[in-house]
Amino acid sequence: MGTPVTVTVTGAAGQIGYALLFRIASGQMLGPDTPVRLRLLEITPALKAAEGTAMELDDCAFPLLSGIDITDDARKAFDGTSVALLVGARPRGPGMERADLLAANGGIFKPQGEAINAVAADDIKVLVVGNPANTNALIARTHAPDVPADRFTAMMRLDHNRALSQAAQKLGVGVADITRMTIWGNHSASQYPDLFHAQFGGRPVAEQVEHDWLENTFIPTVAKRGAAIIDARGASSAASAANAAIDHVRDWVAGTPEDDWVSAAVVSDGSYGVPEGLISGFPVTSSGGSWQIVQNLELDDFSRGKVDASVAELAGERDAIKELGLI
Ligand SMILES: NC(=O)c1ccc[n+]([C@@H]2O[C@H](COP(=O)([O-])OP(=O)(O)OC[C@H]3O[C@@H](n4cnc5c(N)ncnc54)[C@H](O)[C@@H]3O)[C@@H](O)[C@H]2O)c1
Ligand SMILES: O=C(O)C[C@H](O)C(=O)O
Repeated sequence: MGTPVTVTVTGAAGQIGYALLFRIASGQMLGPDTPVRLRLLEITPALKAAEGTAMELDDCAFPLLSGIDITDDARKAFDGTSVALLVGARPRGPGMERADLLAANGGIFKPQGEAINAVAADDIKVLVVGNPANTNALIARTHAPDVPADRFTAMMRLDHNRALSQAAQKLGVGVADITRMTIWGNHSASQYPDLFHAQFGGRPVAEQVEHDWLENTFIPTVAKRGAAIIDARGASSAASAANAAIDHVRDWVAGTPEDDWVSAAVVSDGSYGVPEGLISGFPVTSSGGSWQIVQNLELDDFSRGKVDASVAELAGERDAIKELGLI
């Protein structure tokens, strides 16, 4: 067994936290040979609930779990941390405008970025799950200038997994038979799940389904799945979101398979015309603990229009947080 890796989960007493922590502690994220030390960050009124979750983690007697700390202080939570899962965020309340939501989240992600900058381990990897995930990641990243930009990511993997399932069900094949799926842009209803580069049997999925289904059923089903889950469950996706977070970090650390890629929101280097610095969904591979954007994919007019629309939304969110003085 190696030395324990410190993993910080914010919003640990929430519903995604509850679905996530047990899987991290059991080794499903960092592998069966890596002990973990968990740090749970919560707001003060939720500390008691976080303690309850920690009691249950103890009661699982996970051999890989070397300790749990609970705190409402970001500096303590990120001290020496190597993996930070930023789940806790301010949900949109009744009558709340977009600017109010961004401002409320700025109040969370700015100090967390500063704390990561000040006290996290040199190999820190950050995944932002809390919505609006891409823009929250941009806020945190801006306030962590000493951390390499490529360590800040936001989650597109739930959308990616949703797209795999919808495409596999349409073709009547297993999800593992679909490769090279991409979710471009923002984790929002404007996202673009791309079947032109996704493959089944060595051919683009788009060639194997009707265009009408792709445009009018597949894309809206994937893009609005979060809202459909909220409508059905009365609460936003939790276990599937936690599962996607595990997939994202596992692939980041362990690498992606040969000849395949996944979707993650990473800091744009200008690839595919996405303005530099925006944290956008891209096709990515991982090796040696870092993501690379897959290059040289052709985007036809249909795909180009969809990518541009979602990226324009991200640019609008960036402009809004700039106006609020958050970046
Ligand atoms: N990116 C994705 O694919 C995706 C998918 C599902 C949900 N989400 C988002 O994830 C977030 C969490 O969802 P949930 O269902 O677990 O919500 P939840 O309300 O059950 O839990 C959120 C937790 O965050 C805590 N929190 C709030 N502010 C905090 C702060 N400053 N520091 C630490 N903790 C804080 C709250 O006390 C709460 O316990 C939401 O923003 C949700 O929209 C994202
Ligand atoms: O919390 C939400 O608004 C939805 C969530 O981002 C999801 O995709 O399930």
